[in-house]
Amino acid sequence: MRGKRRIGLLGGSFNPAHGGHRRISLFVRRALELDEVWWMVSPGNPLKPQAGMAPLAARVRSAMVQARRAPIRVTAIERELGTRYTVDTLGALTRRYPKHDFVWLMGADNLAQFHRWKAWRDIARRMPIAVIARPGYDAAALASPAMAWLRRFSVPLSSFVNRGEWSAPALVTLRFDPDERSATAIRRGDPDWALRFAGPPPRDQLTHRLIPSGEETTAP
Ligand SMILES: Nc1ncnc2c1ncn2[C@@H]1O[C@H](COP(=O)(O)OP(=O)(O)OP(=O)(O)O)[C@@H](O)[C@H]1O
Ligand SMILES: O=C(O)c1ccc[n+]([C@@H]2O[C@H](COP(=O)([O-])O)[C@@H](O)[C@H]2O)c1
Repeated sequence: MRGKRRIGLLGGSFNPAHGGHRRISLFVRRALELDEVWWMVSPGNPLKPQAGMAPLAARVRSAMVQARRAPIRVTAIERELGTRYTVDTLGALTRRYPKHDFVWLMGADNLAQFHRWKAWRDIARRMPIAVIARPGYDAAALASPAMAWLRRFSVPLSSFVNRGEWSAPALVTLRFDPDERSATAIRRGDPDWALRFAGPPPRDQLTHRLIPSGEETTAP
């Protein structure tokens, strides 16, 4: 019997959240038999410019709309933890939630540049990683420096799901109906999208605290 709750962590800018995030999260939840997926809305991706990044509160609100009536929790917990780098966030999260098992989720575009993240091998040692195929990025992900190291830890989906205990490093590759949607395309067609998500500060679904509605895109 499984003792711990199994949580998929999808970190992202969510600038804005879109149907692709929802679709891959529901798919991954079913495929990996997760209890929940947490969308961790980043105060500021260390590798992305601040220009063009909407305020954190608007991005969180867009995520709450996309996550409606789904086993997806939206959180900006990195703001509270004061972390920007994923390796630091995951350390703090696993300490705070010792009764949860986490798997880090990311699209193939992020695997393609994973070797540029701070202490990326330590991220892989901390929790299993599931990579979701993404149109236009799969070849780059396969050929990436991170994949050259990670591929030895590849685990077939069925044995990953059937393991009583998760261990790391472990890499699961998930392939299903490719989803073309991206926040870049949405911003191109609707540069003022964030105006529709103005309003009172939203409540963080993990910490139950209010997320300030001001500019929250501070660099690390
Ligand atoms: N259509 C998709 N297919 C697979 N993975 C996706 C898809 N959209 C987003 N993701 C993944 O979800 C996570 C958060 O994505 P993010 O918020 O950056 O959205 P995005 O559409 O990639 O944004 P942008 O176009 O601004 O880079 C990332 O790991 C990303 O790879
Ligand atoms: O820790 C790092 O060095 C690092 C570098 C780039 C991206 N990340 C994280 O990767 C996640 C996906 O970011 P994004 O902007 O591609 O949606 C998000 O949680 C970021 O904080 C983390």
